[in-house]
Amino acid sequence: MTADTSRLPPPATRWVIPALVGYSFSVAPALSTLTAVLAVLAGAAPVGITVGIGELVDGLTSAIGQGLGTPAAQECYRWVVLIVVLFFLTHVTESARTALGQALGRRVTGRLGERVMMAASEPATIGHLEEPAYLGRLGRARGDGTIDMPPGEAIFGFSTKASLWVSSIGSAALLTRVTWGLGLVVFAVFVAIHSRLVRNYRIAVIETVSQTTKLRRTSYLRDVPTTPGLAREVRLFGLAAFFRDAYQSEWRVNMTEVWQRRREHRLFVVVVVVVTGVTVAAVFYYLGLRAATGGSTVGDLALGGLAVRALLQMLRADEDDLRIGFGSKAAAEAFAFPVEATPVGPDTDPWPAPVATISCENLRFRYGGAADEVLHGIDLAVPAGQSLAVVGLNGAGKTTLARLIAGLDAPSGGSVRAGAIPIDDANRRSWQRQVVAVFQDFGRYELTVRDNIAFGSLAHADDEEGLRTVARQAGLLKFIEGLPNGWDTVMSSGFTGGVDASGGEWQRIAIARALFGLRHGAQLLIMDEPAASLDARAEAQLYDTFHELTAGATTIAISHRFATVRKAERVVVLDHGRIIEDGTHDDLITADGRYAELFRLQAKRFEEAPS
Ligand SMILES: Nc1ncnc2c1ncn2[C@@H]1O[C@H](COP(=O)(O)OP(=O)(O)OP(=O)(O)O)[C@@H](O)[C@H]1O
Repeated sequence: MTADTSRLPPPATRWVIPALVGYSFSVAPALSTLTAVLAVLAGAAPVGITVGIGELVDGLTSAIGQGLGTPAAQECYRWVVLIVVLFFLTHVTESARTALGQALGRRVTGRLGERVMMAASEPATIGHLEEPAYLGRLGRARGDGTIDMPPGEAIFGFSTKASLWVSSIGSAALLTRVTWGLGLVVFAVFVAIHSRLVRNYRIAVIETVSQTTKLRRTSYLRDVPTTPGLAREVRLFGLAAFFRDAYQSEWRVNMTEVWQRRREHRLFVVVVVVVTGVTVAAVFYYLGLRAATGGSTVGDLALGGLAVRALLQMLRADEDDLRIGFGSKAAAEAFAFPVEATPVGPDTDPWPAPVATISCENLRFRYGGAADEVLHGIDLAVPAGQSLAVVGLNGAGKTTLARLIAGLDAPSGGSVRAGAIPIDDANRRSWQRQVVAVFQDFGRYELTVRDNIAFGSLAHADDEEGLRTVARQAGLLKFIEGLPNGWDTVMSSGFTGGVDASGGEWQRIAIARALFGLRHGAQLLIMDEPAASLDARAEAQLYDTFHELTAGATTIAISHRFATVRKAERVVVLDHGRIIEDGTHDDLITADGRYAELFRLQAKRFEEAPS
């Protein structure tokens, strides 16, 4: 729903780095402090080396005149020792800073990832997870894209650049000591070039590449031929070339602007090289002239040269700028997700009373962004314990109705009531705990089979007897007992010791999960084509024992199979979002309307089928 997305404020793109630094200190104070100290040390040590070399050169000039063993020579030894120590310190601090900066980045990424995950799973409705805009922002917050840069990369890149700035400012200060005017001018020119260079570089690479919505589609096209499930059809229908071409042409369209920016950037780099070359030549000429005319010492000349060399490091846009650019974009998106979202567990407030009737009153619904309503004023009352079948042609709105009754979407108009209580945002979660469902696209969790079934009522996951009972009822017990690790087998061959289940086995798992929920107090069972993947015998068994299995619970089954539909106590026919028939199977056959027509059509097909 649009309302869900609009709950997300736009990303605050200004001051992201200070916000990220603040966040790092709040989630990992010790690691952040240590990284900051090391960044400063790693930047300051090279400045110390420059000072040392300048002093050493001057010292040597005097020592050469005075000879070995003189105080001037000893002074030189001291400078040599200092320089060597600082070389080691530079190396050690830089290595440590890199390791800790990366660890800090991972910590920040992890914590922000949790925040985003919690926020995205916090709304009790699910419409936001079907919106391209919301999904795009979710992807950007995680750093998905051609260049995979999650938020923590920015903090690592920033620690590297912070070192660079410490050494640049230190070097500029040294140059200022030799000749203050020149030092300031060179520093100012380099800062200006640096910021322009980085800006250009980021625009060239980042602004245009981080268009996640477009990229999601491009990546989708690229991944289809290797996606399990789709790969089969790609081979059978010979679609590989189609997807390659579609991927290439979309990629080209998306990248045209990027390539244009990159050309401009290259041109700018040429200008930078020329301006830098002229500036550096002018500096050396000036320093050389001063040394030659006695205005400064040879040591000053060496010191100035080394300082300029250090400052030249600024004139580079590199992967750390990418890290800062992409990472801070991801961070800005991640910060937009609410911080107070908490994970929702199974223990919400219980529904206040047993529900005598579940009813829809003038229920209307429109999917976010869609022009037309899918449901146009449904009125329906389902008494507790009734088994209701909902039938209708494809797209009639059956699944949508089930989603609304389960409280997964908020109606656009009218209401769903459980007993006398309308389901709304205040009690939605509590109602959801009363509902178990086997949707068409039920969850296939790549976890143990035990988890897969216990998810029906997580609070009772230790009910071994219950797990066995529902597994038996769903016809799964033998299958589970034959698994390599029994109940603890992971349901995916992608994990060591894991196995893949067939479509029908997965469906039985989903049914067992729902039965486990019913066993532990759920009041409503929704089944959307629950037998679609079951073989004929399993389907017959399921429906023959249905009443026994669902023992007193209200059930709503959506099905196109009339052999099963006729077993329901009551049938409603949905057509273009409206209920057009409502009654028992016999009533509707007698009425000779749409239901009777569809029923006869299906029965005829079976009669005509060769035996
Ligand atoms: N997430 C969605 N976003 C936008 N439109 C949707 C979404 N899901 C379904 N629709 C549209 O709503 C209409 C009703 O879909 P629904 O899935 O409720 O029909 P159905 O009766 O269950 O169909 P089927 O028998 O094919 O499962 C369809 O026109 C469908 O295109």
